[in-house]
Amino acid sequence: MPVLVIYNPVCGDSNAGTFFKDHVFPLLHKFSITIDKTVCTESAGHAGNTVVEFLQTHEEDTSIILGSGDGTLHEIINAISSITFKKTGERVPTSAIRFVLVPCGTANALYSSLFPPDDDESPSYRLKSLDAYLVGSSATPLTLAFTTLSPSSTFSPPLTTISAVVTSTALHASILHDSESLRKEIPGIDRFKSAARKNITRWYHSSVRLLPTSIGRVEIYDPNTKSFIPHMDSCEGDPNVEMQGPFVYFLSTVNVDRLETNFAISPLTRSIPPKHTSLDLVIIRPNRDPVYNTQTDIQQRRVLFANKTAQVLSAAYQAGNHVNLRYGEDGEVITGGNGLTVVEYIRCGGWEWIPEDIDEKAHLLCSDGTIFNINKGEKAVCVASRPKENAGFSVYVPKEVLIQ
Ligand SMILES: Nc1ncnc2c1ncn2[C@@H]1O[C@H](COP(=O)(O)OP(=O)(O)OP(=O)(O)O)[C@@H](O)[C@H]1O
Repeated sequence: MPVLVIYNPVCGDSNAGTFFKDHVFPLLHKFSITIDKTVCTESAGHAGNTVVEFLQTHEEDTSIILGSGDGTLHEIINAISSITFKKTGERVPTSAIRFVLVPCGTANALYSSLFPPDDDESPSYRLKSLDAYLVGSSATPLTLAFTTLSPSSTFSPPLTTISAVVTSTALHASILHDSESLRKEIPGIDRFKSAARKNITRWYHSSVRLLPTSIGRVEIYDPNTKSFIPHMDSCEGDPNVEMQGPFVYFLSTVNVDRLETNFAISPLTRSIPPKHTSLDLVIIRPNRDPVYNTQTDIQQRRVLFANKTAQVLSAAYQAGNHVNLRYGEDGEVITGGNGLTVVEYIRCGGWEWIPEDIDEKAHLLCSDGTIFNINKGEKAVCVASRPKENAGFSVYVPKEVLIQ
């Protein structure tokens, strides 16, 4: 099987080159792995172009040893999916593309979800996917989320972006949008916290439609039974669920239970693994708060609600405990009781986000850290998809980590 090595020298704290020289290449040499091509990326887009060129000439199952964060992986998946393969004339690769992930980025959401960290900062923690590849382990397939943005005119085709980790709007998309400009100033994950503080009082106005999974239902997490149950608005004949805003948080994930080492925003992906092609969706809507209607001053309402959003996000850092938070009688955020859950934790086949024209920020969409703008009067439609057997993208993991 051909082997391609790619690393991004500027991702994370810019140490991918040194890490490959000190740890990755010596291991490949020790196991007598023949490398067909090595590329140290020189700019955004370079990794995607490299892989496309490589596959056009090889067109067989390929292993890519990738030293980067989630953004470069996203770039490669999208580059491959945007071409037509010369030999087969197909838009999707008919062969398998298997990644060895070497986490070198800022957040490394996919890697830290597949290999939950145990405070192990040693090089061996970062070599787990490579070890799996070297001992001939299998690769776990990636579910992908395809988001289509309606075209800006009838003459242009719709734009599709593919996420292997996260697709979001609302607060998370605003954070990613603003944090990019802080990358130089704050290279680590603190730039996300800084951008969160700037955006936390904002509400986003949009209509939402949740789409069923392949079993024909939208499901919601019930903390009483600690299981997913059919959403009360999703029935046989009419499985879609319509939702009105305002929204504070609207974020869906595939393949991951966390976006950073300790930020387990979709923890049920791990504790209750999905049985069908689906994505996990975390929603916060302030109108579920029992005191929502009691303050008349809208600005004051938003500031007060921001404290509750902050409590949810900080609970996500405590092993994903936000999924158990409820409102008390006076709107206080508590664990236990019978109040409405603060978070609506949904498992569904996809969603539609239809932002209100007047709300600029509700038009932002984040796909694995890349930011898109939804045109006025248009919508984003996100659908989960699983690869065909023996095709598509997968990641080498040891046997005990295999998702299926
Ligand atoms: N040599 C380069 N110079 C500038 N940008 C690059 C280069 N190589 C890749 N990139 C771009 O850098 C972006 C970020 O890379 P990546 O996601 O790998 O790291 P990160 O953002 O630090 O990590 P994470 O996504 O885990 O937070 C990607 O969108 C990629 O296109």
